[in-house]
Formats: sequence, C-alpha cells, structure tokens
Amino acid sequence: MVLELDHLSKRYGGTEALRDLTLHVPAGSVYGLLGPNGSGKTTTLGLALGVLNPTAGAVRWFGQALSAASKRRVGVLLETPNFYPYLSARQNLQVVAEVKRAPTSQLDEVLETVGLRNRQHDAFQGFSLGMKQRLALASTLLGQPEVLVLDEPTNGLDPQGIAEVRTLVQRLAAEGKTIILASHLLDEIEKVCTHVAVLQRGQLRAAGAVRDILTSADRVVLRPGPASSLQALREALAQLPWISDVQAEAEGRVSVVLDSAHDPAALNEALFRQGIVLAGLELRHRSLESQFLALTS
Ligand SMILES: Nc1ncnc2c1ncn2[C@@H]1O[C@H](COP(=O)(O)OP(=O)(O)OP(=O)(O)O)[C@@H](O)[C@H]1O
Repeated sequence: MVLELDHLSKRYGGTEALRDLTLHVPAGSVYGLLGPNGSGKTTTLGLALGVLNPTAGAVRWFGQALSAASKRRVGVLLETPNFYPYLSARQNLQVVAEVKRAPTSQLDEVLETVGLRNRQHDAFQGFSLGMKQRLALASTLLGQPEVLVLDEPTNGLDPQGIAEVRTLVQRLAAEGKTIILASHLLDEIEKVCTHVAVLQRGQLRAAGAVRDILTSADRVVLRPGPASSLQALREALAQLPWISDVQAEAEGRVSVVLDSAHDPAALNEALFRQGIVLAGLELRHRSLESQFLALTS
C-alpha cells in the first residue's frame, strides 16, 4: 500500500469534518476521493499530507509514519500555484526546481510529459487555462515523485482544459505513478480512476474498485404473462442460483440481477423450461449518476 489512512477523524471546533475514515491506496492505482463540496475531501488530503493534525487516527505512507523522506516521494497539487506571469514556462519551472532542489536536467523531461516543450519559452500569462494547469502538474513532477496528490485538478477549467488535464493524468498513471485525486465530479472519477472512495458529510459511504462501486450490475425487469402468476415466477426464480436480489417492481413485475455468465436470453429460456411464459423482459441500465445518488442519499 502506498497510503493507509486508519480510523482518521478531524474536528474543527464544533464541526466534525471527518469521522473514522479508513482507506488503503494500492500502488499503481488512480484513487479518487469523490464527494460533494464540504464532504471532507480536502481535509482528508490535508491529514494525509501532514498539513493538518488528526483528532484521532493514523496516516502511513509506504508503510511508515509520514517523514521528510516519504514527503519527497509525493508530488502535491492542492491549488493552482502562482507562477510569475512575465516569466516563461521554463523559467517558472526553474524557480520551482530550485526550491525543490530538483536537478534542472528534469526540466526537459517534465515539459515533454505535460506537452509544453514547444511552448516552454512563451510567457506564462499567454497560456490557456489548460496549459497553466499542465504547467502546475509539471511543477509537481519535478523531483520525480512516485505519487501525485491532486485536489480538484480540473476545477475552473474550460472543456478543452479539462480534457487536456484528464488525458495527462491518464498518461501519468499509465507510466506507473500512483495518483490520489479529489473531485466532486462523478464523470471525472469514472473516466480517470481505478479506485474510488465516496465521502459524504465526512463519512465514507463506499470504497473499492470503480467497476465494483460505480458500475454495479444492470437489472432485468420481468413481467409474467397471463398464464403465469407472480408467485409462480418468484418460485421459478428461486430455483436459479445465478440470479440475485429479486425485487418487487410496480405493475406486478419483479427485477433481478444476473451473474456475469448469464444474459437475459438465458434467463428467459430457464424460466420457460420451468413453465413460465413472460409477457415482458427489459434490461434496465443503472446509470452511474443514480448509483452515486443512491450511495450519498
Ligand atoms: N479550517 C476549517 N475550520 C472550520 N471548518 C472547516 C475548516 N476546513 C474545513 N471545514 C469544514 O469541514 C468540512 C469538510 O470540508 P472540506 O474542505 O474537507 O470538504 P471538501 O469535500 O474538500 O469540499 P470542497 O470541495 O468544498 O473543498 C466542511 O463542513 C467545512 O466547512
């Protein structure tokens, strides 16, 4: 594990910003912290980075308490840094490299990574929002950290800038960096993250692989034909080990979840063999949006 948060809590006076958060970030993952404004994402990152002190709980980076050595392995972008408007992209990075004591030989590499090499001598003030944010990411890459911590990296960007930054995050992940990213945008988490923790009012609602948390199975909605009662349909469904979560639906229908090895046609056939003729069979895709709302409602 790159980062382990164990039973972390944080109070600001009377406000409980985070309650008993336990979260493990595996190496190589793109770990999203997803939640509405005020849900505790920034507080979580602040505690993880040692900027804030927890009221309770512990933080471990690379299996150990946070230290100067572990901090050097983590690049952080909490808010867009202030660059000098009249200096070029390269000159601005030179300033950051000096502060971080990173060798200037890394400048070419990070400019290349963020796609600003051919604009490196242009003044920062002429850059688009997306380019400014890519330069900010370049500055976090100086020192070659293994882990990047990004708080709302696409906030305030136009659609073009958002796309640029997301593509860059995906590329950095593909290169093997572990990325921890806070966002209130479900769409962003879905597009770039492998793992997600859903926070709401300082509490963890769900955590795990994005495909498990945000893409739970579609449901199949069944309506028995006139010759088959709802009771008979339910009894037939109970015979099938590969269906789960039978739920009553409006208008005398039921819905079920199939395992990954079976499709709706297999369900129709299995029911027919048990003497059930369906009058309706409909696949209902559950949108990510509705799952997120279900998790945080
Ligand atoms: N310094 C502080 N003093 C008092 N309350 C705070 C402080 N910082 C955060 N809070 C409160 O703690 C809660 C969690 O805030 P936090 O900033 O961690 O949430 P967030 O999910 O990052 O939201 P946002 O995206 O708006 O930054 C909120 O209720 C917030 O008002």
